[in-house]
Amino acid sequence: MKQISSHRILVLNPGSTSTKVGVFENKASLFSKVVRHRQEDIKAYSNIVDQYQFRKQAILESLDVEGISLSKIDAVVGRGGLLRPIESGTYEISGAMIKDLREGKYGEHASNLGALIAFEISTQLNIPSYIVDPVVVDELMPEARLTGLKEIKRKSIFHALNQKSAARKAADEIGKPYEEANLIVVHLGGGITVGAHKDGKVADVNNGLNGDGPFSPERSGTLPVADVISMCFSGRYTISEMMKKAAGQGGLVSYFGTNNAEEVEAQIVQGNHEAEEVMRAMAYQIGKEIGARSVCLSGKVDAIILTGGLAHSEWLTGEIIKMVSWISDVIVYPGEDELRSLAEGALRVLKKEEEPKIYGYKEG
Ligand SMILES: Nc1ncnc2c1ncn2[C@@H]1O[C@H](COP(=O)(O)OP(=O)(O)O)[C@@H](O)[C@H]1O
Ligand SMILES: CCCC(=O)OP(=O)(O)O
Repeated sequence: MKQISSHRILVLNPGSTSTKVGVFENKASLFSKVVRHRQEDIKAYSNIVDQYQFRKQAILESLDVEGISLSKIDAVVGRGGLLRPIESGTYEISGAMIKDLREGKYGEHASNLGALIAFEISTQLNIPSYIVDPVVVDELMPEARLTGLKEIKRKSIFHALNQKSAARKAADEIGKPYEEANLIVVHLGGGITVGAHKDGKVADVNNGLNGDGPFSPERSGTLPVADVISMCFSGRYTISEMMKKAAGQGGLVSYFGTNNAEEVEAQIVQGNHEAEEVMRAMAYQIGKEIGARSVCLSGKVDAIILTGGLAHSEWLTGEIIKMVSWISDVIVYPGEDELRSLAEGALRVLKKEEEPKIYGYKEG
């Protein structure tokens, strides 16, 4: 095998409102781009796998415009999607993984496309492909798994990649090992997740996809369950329409038809009362969720971290900070560095510092 000390890595990060693409030479970013997707464009697809060509096109066009040739790439890494619950780490993209993602066996989210597109490109180029810290990383403590219905267990579905990396960065900043810090990390993206990080594990977090936690640019968040049951049996909606109300057509999309929080914030500045009321309610729900996580940590919170695309909004972070600053210091990391986290996860394996984990077939 060719001995290479330098690794050029193509990084793909499909999210609910954007597709992010980058190229790294070892740890140095050579190029990165965020392609934002309008709600009207995404709405045209009935399920996530149908967005495959649309997202792949966005990636290939971005590389083309930049004059980046795929032939120079040594590995591809994609954001990991809805698989069965697994531990944190870098995983080789496997046949079993591709099968589960194609079938949508564990649900639908844009991140499912990360491995699917990475796998196709890597197969054509005969190079390795990976995912890192997919959205199903599961470190929940036992009591966080139960609900008040025996048949329903809570699931760990969240922005694991950015939550873990933001938590490590904050732990570094406050001078504690991540494994000894008590942190609340809030990822404010197309979905919103609020995690309690205790002893290096995400002991509790809202399921950011399936109607749990604060509403977000495109998620309903927690809803009164009897009202949802009534809607389901009203005869007015199909199961697919109801699922989309929870993820895709919920939150800001439900009120304003857009997943773009910047647009809604601009409406507040122009004096739109409904825009202000809804954004305040979203901030309020986020604040309440942070309060709940502080209880998971018995009130011993080293820091609250606000991160993700919406953390660019000083209006929103200001509203949240007013509610929660009595709990602990609040650190704001606007945006995310998921492309770098993905590249570094792949690099550790390429440099043989770490063995890749294997996602195999499982019965049932
Ligand atoms: N400067 C900004 N001010 C307010 N909202 C922003 C800003 N930048 C991005 N956003 C919002 O952040 C959300 C997307 O966050 P991001 O973390 O990129 O999510 P995703 O990975 O789901 O696409 C969108 O609602 C977008 O409008
Ligand atoms: C499925 C949890 C992760 C998530 O919500 O990601 P986006 O914000 O990119 O939709």
